[in-house]
Amino acid sequence: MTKNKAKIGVLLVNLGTPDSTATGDVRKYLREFLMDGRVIDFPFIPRWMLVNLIIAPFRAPKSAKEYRKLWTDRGSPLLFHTEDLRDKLIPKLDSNKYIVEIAMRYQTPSIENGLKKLNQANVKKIIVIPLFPQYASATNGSVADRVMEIARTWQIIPNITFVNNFVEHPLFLQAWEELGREMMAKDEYEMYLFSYHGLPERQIRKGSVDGYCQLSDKCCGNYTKKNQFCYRGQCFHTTRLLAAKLGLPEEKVLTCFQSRLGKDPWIKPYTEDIIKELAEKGIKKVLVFSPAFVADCLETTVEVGEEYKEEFEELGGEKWDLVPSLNSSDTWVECVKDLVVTNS
Ligand SMILES: C=CC1=C(C)c2cc3[nH]c(cc4nc(cc5[nH]c(cc1n2)c(C)c5CCC(=O)O)C(CCC(=O)O)=C4C)c(C)c3C=C
Ligand SMILES: [Fe+2]
Ligand SMILES: [Fe+2]
Repeated sequence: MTKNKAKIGVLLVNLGTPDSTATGDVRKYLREFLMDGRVIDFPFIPRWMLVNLIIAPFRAPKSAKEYRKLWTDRGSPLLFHTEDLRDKLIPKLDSNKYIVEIAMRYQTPSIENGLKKLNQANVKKIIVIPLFPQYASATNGSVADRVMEIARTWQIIPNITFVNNFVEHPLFLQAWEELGREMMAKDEYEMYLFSYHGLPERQIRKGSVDGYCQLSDKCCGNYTKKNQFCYRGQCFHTTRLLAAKLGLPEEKVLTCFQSRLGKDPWIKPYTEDIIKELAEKGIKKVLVFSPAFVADCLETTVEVGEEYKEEFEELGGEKWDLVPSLNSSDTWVECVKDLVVTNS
């Protein structure tokens, strides 16, 4: 490749995080995030009322307290791990061929800025990699929406490719396997929990092809052409693939969904309910994977690593360990490199 040739732009996008733990910044973040019609999929006026009159005022101070538990000298883990991932990825790619930027769907650094930098570099193609292993309208769909909202204002729109999901990518699975094995070498566990971010059931039904997905074991329990984009189906599929790689017996593996917001039904089983069931059965030692996230964040470190742990221990559990996220592990960096190269 000669130096005059146009490059390929790569945009790695994660969810986003507040700029600081100040309640005002957390409120600003929650407002932007939850006013996204793909996240709270209500019509504008009810969504506006819910977010601005209920969630933002009441949740922001509580969330800010949680973010203070998470924050480090480098700020939010979600952001600095994404920066580290970029910094480890760049030297692995041909600098004459690729230019890499990171962005957050909400707050900073913005998708708008990332795309602006790629556009100014006159790239011939943009590969957008939403850093969400399983497809959901609320995440990958929203990233695609925002990218297109910006690109449609350009006179020239280069080729744009979106990575839809990467649950089956061998290096994604290997990266989790390595982290899991490291934990399993230190201790023995009676149960292995795979806790994914939840979603309102309604959002799964909206994406269901020919009404195929009824949120039952029959549909989400199998991964087929019909439910290839079903988030719940992809989560169960991820668990099956990881459990097989780790050699875990079926009866010791559970999939569950965390972080329910509001009163509407979210996809089940809820992690909170599973914790109670495990305690009732006298299970004492649990290892938890959170493979809907590729970086440590509020949902993993605080919710799973602290709050669920406390609940489990209060109910008589003795050991609740969380497998750290992929962050910028070598195998995960190789996985992202491969996603770039195979989509080029
Ligand atoms: C209706 C609300 C929400 C939907 C739908 C939703 C989907 C969803 N989110 C993630 C990943 C992350 N979410 C995070 C935080 C977070 N999520 C919601 C709500 C919904 N998420 C809220 C209100 C919050 C903020 C924290 C809180 O107040 O509880 C994070 C952590 C960000 C961080 O800064 O650390 C991630 C990551 C996925 C993958 C997903 C759909 C599959
Ligand atoms: Fe979320
Ligand atoms: Fe399904």
